[in-house]
Amino acid sequence: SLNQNLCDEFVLIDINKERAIGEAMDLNHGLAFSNSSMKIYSGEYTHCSNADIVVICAGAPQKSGEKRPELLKKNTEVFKSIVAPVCESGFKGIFLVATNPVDVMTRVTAKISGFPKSRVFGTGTTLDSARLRYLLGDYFGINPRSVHAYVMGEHGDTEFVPWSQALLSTKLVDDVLQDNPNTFKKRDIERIEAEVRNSAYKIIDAKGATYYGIGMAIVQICRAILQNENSVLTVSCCLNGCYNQEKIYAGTPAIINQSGVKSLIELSLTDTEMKKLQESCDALEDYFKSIKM
Ligand SMILES: NC(=O)C1=CN([C@@H]2O[C@H](COP(=O)(O)OP(=O)(O)OC[C@H]3O[C@@H](n4cnc5c(N)ncnc54)[C@H](O)[C@@H]3O)[C@@H](O)[C@H]2O)C=CC1
Ligand SMILES: CC(=O)C(=O)O
Repeated sequence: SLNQNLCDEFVLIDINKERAIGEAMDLNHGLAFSNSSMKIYSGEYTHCSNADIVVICAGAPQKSGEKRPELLKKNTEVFKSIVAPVCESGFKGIFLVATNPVDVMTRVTAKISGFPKSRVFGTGTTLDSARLRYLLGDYFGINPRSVHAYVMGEHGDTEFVPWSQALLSTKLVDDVLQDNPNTFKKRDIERIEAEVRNSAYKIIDAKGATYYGIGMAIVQICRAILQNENSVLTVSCCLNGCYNQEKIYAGTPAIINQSGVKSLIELSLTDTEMKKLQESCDALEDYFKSIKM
């Protein structure tokens, strides 16, 4: 955020006030090296009153080997203590959720806040789609920015890649495989999909937590909002009738601008991909039903 001069005011709020003060100090010390004149400080929920965006990334992180849904009960309690005071501050902006399990925590935020669906969404599979584009770019020798491919569904174990929609430039990945059978193999593509799904586990095993990818994903989403970009990102938002789903929040390509989720781009999924999405949505519904609110 600081390096990319994203906003003019950045308030850090944490139950651990010392940590928020320390983080704000540390960030401020980088200002002289940036092209930013951001005001950065630690604060209270009352500071959210005129904010454009509240990013919630507070709560328990995964431990090595832990699955995201195992955080659900703890983080629902954390969210009860955050979303209500933010709303009481008079906040009328957009909630962006990163805390895991992100799809369910986003639905929890929508429920507690009562905000319109367009103004509550999560990072969803934005990070997974970036991981996919990086790995496909590396495999095919193409800049990730020219790889157009998404991860959809839960940000977690039931996520999937709709390969029928994956493109290198404007050529389908499936056609690239078919045209170059000696160079590129379907089994490598399947390995890449599994690698994306398991990336967080690997990074957490190696260094305890993931920081940079998610940080850049959040900045990208916030920029799409603040600069009214109409960018398409696979955020977690209410599917709202798309793909025969009503109340589920899951990663799906959506157009993001200053109003939040402007609309969803409903892809023409194959029957197999629709089945995978259904399975992911069923798992998310079960997680949501398992919590007491
Ligand atoms: N959606 C995604 O792609 C990603 C999600 N995450 C998730 O983000 C969350 C945070 O992860 P980390 O930053 O690594 O954890 P962390 O432990 O470094 O930071 C969490 C912070 O939340 C604060 N906190 C806890 N309870 C609170 C409360 N009731 N009110 C206010 N603040 C509270 C803690 O004091 C701590 O400073 C986890 O749920 C993690 O799984 C992390 C990386 C990627
Ligand atoms: C921690 C997490 O959810 C991720 O890096 O994907």
